[in-house]
Amino acid sequence: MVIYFYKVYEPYGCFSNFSPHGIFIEGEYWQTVEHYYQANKFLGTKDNLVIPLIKAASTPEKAASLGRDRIRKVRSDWEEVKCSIMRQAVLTKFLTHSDIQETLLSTGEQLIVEKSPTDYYWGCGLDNTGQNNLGQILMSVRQEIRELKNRK
Ligand SMILES: Nc1nc(O)c(N)c(N[C@@H]2O[C@H](COP(=O)(O)O)[C@@H](O)[C@H]2O)n1
Repeated sequence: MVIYFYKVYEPYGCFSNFSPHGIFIEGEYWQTVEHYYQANKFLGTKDNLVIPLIKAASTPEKAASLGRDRIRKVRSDWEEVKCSIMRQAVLTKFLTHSDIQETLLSTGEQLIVEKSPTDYYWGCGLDNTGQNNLGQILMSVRQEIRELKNRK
């Protein structure tokens, strides 16, 4: 069976980066993975004044909208680093919140797919041909947490 997720209010909504699960990374608190991910686009750039605005955004949708506004220029290495930044945030989220960690582990070996109709990089896109990088990260985080728990 394949596990599809997308919106927070749908089944497996806790797999979405928009789910309300805060994370601490390097001593800083972020309301959602999406807030953290979007803010990272502007680290070290002349547009870094948007970072506190993204951090304080009242919803992940507002954080995403600020981060996606092409009026600002993202960091030059963004394409190279975005996957590892996302993975670190997703791993932290599932290590922090035991209830959703259980949900992730309960999916066993099933394929996890972000069923975004528009995103062919993080999701599978409208026609299922997308790269599903967020699903890949969730499955690799699932494996890492399993290994961590087996070591204890
Ligand atoms: N829940 C939800 N709503 C949307 O409108 C989305 N596009 C997504 N997908 C997430 O968007 C992030 C990628 O943002 P960029 O396009 O790189 O700015 C990533 O977190 C996807 O999982 N989710």
